[in-house]
Amino acid sequence: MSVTGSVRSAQAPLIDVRDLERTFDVRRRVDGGRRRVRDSVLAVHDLTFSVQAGEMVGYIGPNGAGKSTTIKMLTGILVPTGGHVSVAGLDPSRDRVELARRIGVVFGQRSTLWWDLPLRDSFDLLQKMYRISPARYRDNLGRFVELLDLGDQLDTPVRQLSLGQRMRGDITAALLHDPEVLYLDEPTIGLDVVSKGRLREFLRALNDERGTTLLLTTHDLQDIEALCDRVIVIDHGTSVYDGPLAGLHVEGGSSRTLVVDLVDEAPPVEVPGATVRRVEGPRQWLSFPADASAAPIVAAVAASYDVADLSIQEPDIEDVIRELYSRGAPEPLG
Ligand SMILES: Nc1ncnc2c1ncn2[C@@H]1O[C@H](COP(=O)(O)OP(=O)(O)OP(=O)(O)O)[C@@H](O)[C@H]1O
Repeated sequence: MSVTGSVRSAQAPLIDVRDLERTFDVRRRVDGGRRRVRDSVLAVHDLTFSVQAGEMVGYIGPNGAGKSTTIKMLTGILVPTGGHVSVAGLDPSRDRVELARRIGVVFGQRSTLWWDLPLRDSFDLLQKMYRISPARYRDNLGRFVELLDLGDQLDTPVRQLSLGQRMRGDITAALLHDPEVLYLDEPTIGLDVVSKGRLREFLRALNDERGTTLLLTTHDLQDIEALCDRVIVIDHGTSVYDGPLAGLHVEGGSSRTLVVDLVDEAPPVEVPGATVRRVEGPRQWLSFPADASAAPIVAAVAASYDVADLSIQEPDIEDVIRELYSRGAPEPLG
């Protein structure tokens, strides 16, 4: 049974996904293309997670992992073939129209704006579609246009906008009706460094000021590092990690590196808890687990050797995630 937002308890998650499943029936050619057989693709399965109001969560995974399929089920575009999903207390596929007033969606590679209309006309149409009150519309439009620096583009047809301007237009369009949740799919794809930075700043401010919940799908890990305290990693249709970004290092079995510059060349340093990986003249690279403290290792090195300098290299998050993907979840059955 769906419960309206107003009577949901304060602790109830805004997004609640339990044992979610979606299969697709496909036809496949076999026997060198002579015969076609029906097959079933398990795009999402055994997927469970919840998101509290105000969280900013990164939803990441390799190509074909099931990210878009999940987002489509969260917006009601796709009906699950199993399990449970609710957003703002609503069943997305059944209460799709009502849910549309509570969520905003931005697909980086597809615009929801009207191609031949000036931005302003697209926004005016959205005001009518969502029945946004004139005062709220004026306030929101003024605020987003200022923050996203779109003032000079309001009278330009969407097809003449640059990718970055169009993306800012799409984000404004998705936010005019004050959604509680914003789903962003690859929002910074193709943007230059400055535009990326500006967009990330805007999303942080939106979350700070309005408490908008953000579910962010991206292949750009800097988006995640800049915005999300929590990350859900999906692979082969199911979650393989759900936790803080920092915890990925532990999960991915990654290590940190202590770079030691000795005063003189020496045989490989021997200290408990660290292993020498490389020696070049007086410089040695020692690796130790990412979740261990560097302090005792630094102290042990300094106590036994003449040290000129010490520094610590953090593991590369992209390597860690690559490692997680390569381990992945068990292959789905069927
Ligand atoms: N309409 C469909 N019909 C058949 N198979 C589909 C359909 N949509 C998705 N799939 C399959 O479901 C799986 C998950 O696809 P999905 O698009 O959700 O992945 P994704 O993580 O969003 O990938 P990407 O990062 O490439 O966008 C893939 O194997 C895909 O081929």
